[in-house]
Amino acid sequence: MEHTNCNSMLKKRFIFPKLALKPEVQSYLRNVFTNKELVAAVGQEEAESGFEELLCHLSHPPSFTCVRASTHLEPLDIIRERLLEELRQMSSYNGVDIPILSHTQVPDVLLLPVVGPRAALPENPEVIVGTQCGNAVLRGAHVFAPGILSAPKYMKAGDKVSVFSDVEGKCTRGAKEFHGKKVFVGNGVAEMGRANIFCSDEPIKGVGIRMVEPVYLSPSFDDLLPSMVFLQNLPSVVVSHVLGPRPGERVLDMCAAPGGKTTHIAALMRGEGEVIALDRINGKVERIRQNAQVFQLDCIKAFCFNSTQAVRTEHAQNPDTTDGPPFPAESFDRVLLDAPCSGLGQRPNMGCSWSLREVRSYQPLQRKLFHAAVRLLKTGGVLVYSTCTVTLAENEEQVAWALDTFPCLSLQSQEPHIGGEGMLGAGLSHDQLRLLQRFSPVREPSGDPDQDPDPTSDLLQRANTDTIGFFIAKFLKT
Ligand SMILES: C[S@@+](CC[C@H](N)C(=O)[O-])C[C@H]1O[C@@H](n2cnc3c(N)ncnc32)[C@H](O)[C@@H]1O
Repeated sequence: MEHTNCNSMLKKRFIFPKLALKPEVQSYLRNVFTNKELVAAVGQEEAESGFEELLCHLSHPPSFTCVRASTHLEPLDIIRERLLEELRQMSSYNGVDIPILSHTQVPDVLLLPVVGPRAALPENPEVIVGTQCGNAVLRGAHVFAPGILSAPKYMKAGDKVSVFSDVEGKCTRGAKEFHGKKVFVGNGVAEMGRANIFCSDEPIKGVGIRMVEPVYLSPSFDDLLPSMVFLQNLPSVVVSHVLGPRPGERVLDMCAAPGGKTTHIAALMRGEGEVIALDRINGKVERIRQNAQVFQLDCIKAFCFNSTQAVRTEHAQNPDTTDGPPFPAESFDRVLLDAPCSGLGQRPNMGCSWSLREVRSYQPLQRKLFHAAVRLLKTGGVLVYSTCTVTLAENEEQVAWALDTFPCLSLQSQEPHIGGEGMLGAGLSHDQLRLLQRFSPVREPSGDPDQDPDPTSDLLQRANTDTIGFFIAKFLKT
C-alpha cells in the first residue's frame, strides 16, 4: 500500500523547471523582490535566493488540495466521511491511503495531501496539452478535449498515452508531434480518437484523456459531491472569514465570478441577509447564479455590471431592477474587492507569456474599483481587498495609496491570520505590514526543534505556508 510520507512531503523536490517568464517580466519581478527596503533588511543574497525559490515553487502544485465544506448544510465530520468514501471509490486512489485533515483555524476547510511527485515514466505515445490544461492536470483534473494540442497520428479511444504540457505555448493545435519545450505530467488513456478531437464540426467537449498515473495525485473534483464541497485555495477561504459577514447584513462582492467567495460569504451569513455579487462578464455571472443554486443560498443576487460604475449618481438610471446596481453611496455593511489582478501567485504555473505591459496593467483598474468600494461602504463598515498575485504594485503599494487617498480608512488586524506579513518595499511601517496577510509560497515551515515532532501540526504548518501566492488587507471606514 502506498502511503503519503510526511517527511518526504516536507522535503519536497523541485522536478519541474522554474516558472518561465518573458525576460522583461522576470527582471521587473526580480527588482520587486530585491527592492531597496527588503535588501536593507535581509541582504542582497537572501533576497535574490528568495526570488529564485519563489519561481521554483510557482511552477509546482501546492502540497495540499483544499476544499471548503458546506457546513451550512451538513456538519464537517459528515462531509469528511462522504469525501473519504468517494476517494476510496476513485480508481486513481487504488491502494493510496490518504488522510483528510481539518484545519484548526479555518473551521470549514478540509485538506487533502497531494501525493507526489511520483515516479511515473513517459513510456507511451505523446499527447501535448496547453499550459492551462497541464496545470489543471497537476491539480487533479483529467484532460478535457479542448486542451489537447497534439495527439499521435493513429490515436484511438482506449490507447495508453503520456501527457506533456507545452510550457512555452508553441505547439500548434492538430500537430502529430512536437519537439518544443514540454514537461511530463502523467500517463492516461484516450477516451476519444484523434479524428474526434481535431476534425469534428461541432466544438469539442468532454474528457479527452482520463489520467490514470498523474505525476501529482490529487482527486478530480468534477461532479464530486457538488453541493458539499467547493474546490478553493486556502487563502481564498481565509478571505471571507477575514471579511467576517454576519447574518442579516448587506454585503457587496464587487468582482465575484465564479462565486467562490460569494457563496462562502452567504454560507457564513447562514443565508440570512443579502449578498450582492457583481461581475462584468455575463457568462461568468451565470456561474455565480448556478453556484448559488447548488449551495442553496438564495440570499445571493448576481448582476452583470462594471463595478467601477456601481455608485449611483444623481442622474444615473437603474437599467435593470430596483434592487440592482448602481447603488446609493454608503449602502453596504461590508464590501469585498477581490480584484482582477496579474494572477502571478497561481500554482502550478510553468509558463507565463504575458508582456510587462499586461502584468502592470491592473493597478489603475484596481484603484478605480477601490474608489467605488469606499463610496459604497457604510461608515463603520469593513472593506477587504485581496489579490492572487505577488507584485508590490497590486498589493502593499495599493494599501499605501489607499491609506493616503482615503483618510477615512484604517488598517485592521485579520482573523484568522495564517499567512505571513506584508512585504517591505512600499514604504509601509512594520506595524502596518503586520496587519497585512501575504501568502508567499517560499516560506518553509518553522517547527520548534526542541518540541517532539507532531505530524498533524507539521502538516498543517505546511498547508499554511505551501499555498498559492495571495494577499489580503482589511480596512475599517470611520
Ligand atoms: C479574481 S476574479 C474573482 C474571483 C471570485 N471573487 C471568486 O472568489 O470566485 C476577478 C473577477 O473580476 C471580474 N472583473 C474584472 N473587472 C471588473 C469590473 N470592472 N467590474 C466587475 N467585475 C470585474 C472578472 O471578470 C473576474 O471574474
